[in-house]
Amino acid sequence: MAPNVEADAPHNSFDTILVLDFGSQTSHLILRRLRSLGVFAELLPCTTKIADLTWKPKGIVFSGGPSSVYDEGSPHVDPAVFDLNVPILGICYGCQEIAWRIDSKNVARGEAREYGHADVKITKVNSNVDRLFAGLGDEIPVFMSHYDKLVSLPTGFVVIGATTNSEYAGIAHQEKPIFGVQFHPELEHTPRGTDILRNFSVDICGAQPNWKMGDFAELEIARIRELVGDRALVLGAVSGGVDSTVGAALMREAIGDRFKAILIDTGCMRLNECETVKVNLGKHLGINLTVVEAGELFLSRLAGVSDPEKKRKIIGSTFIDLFEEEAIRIEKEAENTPNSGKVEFFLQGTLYPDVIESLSFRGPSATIKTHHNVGGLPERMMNGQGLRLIEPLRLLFKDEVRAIGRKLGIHESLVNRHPFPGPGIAIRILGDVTKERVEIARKADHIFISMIKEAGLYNQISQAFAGLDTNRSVGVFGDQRVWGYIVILRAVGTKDFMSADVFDFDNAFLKNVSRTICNQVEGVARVVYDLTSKPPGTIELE
Ligand SMILES: Nc1ncnc2c1ncn2[C@@H]1O[C@H](COP(=O)(O)OP(=O)(O)OP(=O)(O)O)[C@@H](O)[C@H]1O
Ligand SMILES: O=c1[nH]c(=O)c2[nH+]cn([C@@H]3O[C@H](COP(=O)(O)O)[C@@H](O)[C@H]3O)c2[nH]1
Ligand SMILES: NC(=O)CC[C@H](N)C(=O)O
Ligand SMILES: [Mg+2]
Repeated sequence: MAPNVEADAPHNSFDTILVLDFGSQTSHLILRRLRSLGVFAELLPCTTKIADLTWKPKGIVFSGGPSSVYDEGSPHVDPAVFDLNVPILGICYGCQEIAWRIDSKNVARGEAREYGHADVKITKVNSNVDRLFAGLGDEIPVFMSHYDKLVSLPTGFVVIGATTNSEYAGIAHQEKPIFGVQFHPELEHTPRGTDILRNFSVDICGAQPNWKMGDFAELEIARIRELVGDRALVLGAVSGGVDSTVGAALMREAIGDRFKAILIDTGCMRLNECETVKVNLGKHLGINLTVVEAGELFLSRLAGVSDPEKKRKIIGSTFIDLFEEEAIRIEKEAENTPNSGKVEFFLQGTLYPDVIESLSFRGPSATIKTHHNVGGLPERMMNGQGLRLIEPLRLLFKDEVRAIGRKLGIHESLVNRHPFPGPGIAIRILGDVTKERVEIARKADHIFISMIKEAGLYNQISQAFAGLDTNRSVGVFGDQRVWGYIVILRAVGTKDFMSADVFDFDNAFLKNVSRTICNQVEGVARVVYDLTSKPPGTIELE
């Protein structure tokens, strides 16, 4: 369990909206929109027992979800939420849940699926119920994603919006502040959606929109100080990626040199990665990063392994072995110094999407790939050595982490870096990993990324890299036959890395990259650009 000093939790300092999650793909967007308005929001599973809440939300949103309210076994809220006497907004499934609770006959399967654009005609009632759509005019474009619908108006409610397919696209209780919308205000394709969420959270719930990133960093630093106390040492796995860098900056600010940052050189890092990260963390953050040279170890354990899941497992467990050794080394080194103490905590860069994954109400989902995740790491370490996790970013999204990074004065070049997976180049080589292959992929990657930067495209792309297909292809170089590997270029745009679009380069640019790689990287006979979006592809090659 992540430590949580409840007394300092943000919901005690900021008015907070509780989002009860019914498993929609877009539940987290409700939080993002609210937070972008300055209203703090937290997400809990829809099955949360209200009696277990240690804090009182200013209002509650029921999210959408894939189930049908009338099906046996589908999720339902604890009826006690209605006794909290705070405003409630139901979205899609959430709206159907409100109607179904009043009478199960209120919801049924519609005649037509309704996915995509619809126009909601707003009905003015001239009472409090108009507050949800206040300022939006007579009609708004919205995004729908449903099959089930309200087939009758729940007792006590009035209609505040309708579409051709959904007569009850917006409903409101006549006396109590309970609202429901069939469409999704959290989606970009509902352009006035944020206004609706502001009307709900600020005007109807009365939440103060005073949540600020800066405050979060300060509160978090104070929380870490209190938690760690004045003796314990903290071990941190720091990759130089955004998450661990921001986490490290917070730790450093909180406890100074008692924070021990470790970077493992897996032998599968980007070109000059370890050196650059060490210099940057020292220069910009005053962090003395220890680089553990382990390339040989990783490569020897990976020898002959081409199965992607096996590669990930080997890499994950090698990380564990090395961190265990480091914890022991650090304690030994600190003996007889003013910083002597036990390594009691382990810093991890967990973000809110990871937390949501494990909290939210979802059916079992298929394992697409086992992210090497240092999350699995402390289990054994904790049992063996009593290490506890510290996850300062566990309530934040990536763009919020970047904002905090900027706030903490972390250099733009660190804050805006494309993510790089823990297993590194090893999962960008299709086939077994050898030193020679890593070298080739690394050089090609460096050329690609450098050219992207020179062309001013780096910040328009969410993630780019060059990987290697170890099948070989024939080429003709200066009248000589070559039989070389195939470099796969990949570049995608995405907000949350859950889905992604292929980046549209100019053809001339790609041809130039291809020519440069073929000319400069020995062993490559061909360069291709991957045109697969996610889904069906994943961002990494394995
Ligand atoms: N080579 C490494 N050495 C030490 N820790 C690592 C290494 N690679 C990954 N980690 C740890 O694994 C965590 C998860 O990696 P992940 O790539 O998701 O995050 P990140 O590297 O901090 O940020 P980014 O997503 O921008 O790459 C990191 O936060 C870091 O704690
Ligand atoms: O730290 C990590 N350990 C991993 O094992 C791992 N696998 C994928 N990724 C990163 O996650 C994002 C989504 O990647 P996929 O579409 O390939 O699943 C992309 O940003 C990937 O780089 C990883 N990060
Ligand atoms: N997006 C949703 O919440 C869908 C709710 C419900 N499953 C429907 O099809 O209407
Ligand atoms: Mg990384």
